[in-house]
Amino acid sequence: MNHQDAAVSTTFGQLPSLLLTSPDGAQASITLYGAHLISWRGADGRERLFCSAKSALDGTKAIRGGVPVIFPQFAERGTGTRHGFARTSIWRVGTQGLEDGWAFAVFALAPGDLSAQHAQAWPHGFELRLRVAIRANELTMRFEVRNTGSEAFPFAAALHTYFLVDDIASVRIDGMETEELAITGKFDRVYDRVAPRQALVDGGVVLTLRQEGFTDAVVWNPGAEDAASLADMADEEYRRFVCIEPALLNGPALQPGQSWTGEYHVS
Ligand SMILES: O=P(O)(O)OC[C@H]1O[C@@H](O)[C@H](O)[C@@H](O)[C@@H]1O
Repeated sequence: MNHQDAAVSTTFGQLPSLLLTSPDGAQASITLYGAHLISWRGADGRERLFCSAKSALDGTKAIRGGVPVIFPQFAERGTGTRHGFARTSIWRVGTQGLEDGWAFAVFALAPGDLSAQHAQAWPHGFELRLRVAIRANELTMRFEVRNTGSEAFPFAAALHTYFLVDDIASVRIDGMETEELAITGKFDRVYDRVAPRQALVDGGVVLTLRQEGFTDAVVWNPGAEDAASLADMADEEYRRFVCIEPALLNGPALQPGQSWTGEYHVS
């Protein structure tokens, strides 16, 4: 396989995207809209990410599934766009190819890529980079925020990962709380200062989750009640995913010329 085969331009729904394929057969699709990892199959062929059958895939609305990139605001913790503008902006594709058996691609976003409305609402000099890499049954995402302006800015960031599960009722999460965590109904909890390693147990399937730089985490499932009110989610789909989101929610302001990096490793 040469470098060109490792990353192929294609479409996902109606969205321009990149299809990554590693030499050992792992695959990932990332839409330029949001630099949104929307599908990840390990070399074993198993899809790890949930995407709603009712999700918009035309750039009119944030994608319901995969890994939305949350920046510069988490949820409604601020006066800006809910969960920030990164998930609904069109990113540029940077370097891509193969490295030590990993297929990777880097995506970038800067003020010049934003809609006039977003650029006006968040008038800071910044550059975001998201590097997605896959190999075997492993995924690494590295998210970097750089302050290219002349004033410090505060920000929040998260990788809002929708893990595909067999049945939410049998999911267990280790490492988030002192006791093993089970999800029984609507669940929306923010964990400040989490242990950097967790496990997602879904029946016989176990995923190891490791975060660096991201000090916090969020676990979310809408349950039957809230799923019914989400226009872009079918009523029963809440059973098929859990969101485990490495996050930086209360980080210090980023000084001019400085950068912050968060990583998420799933295997
Ligand atoms: O519907 P959105 O904007 O994608 O948000 C989904 C959920 O995202 C989670 O991260 C939040 O903790 C929830 O409160 C929120 O409902």
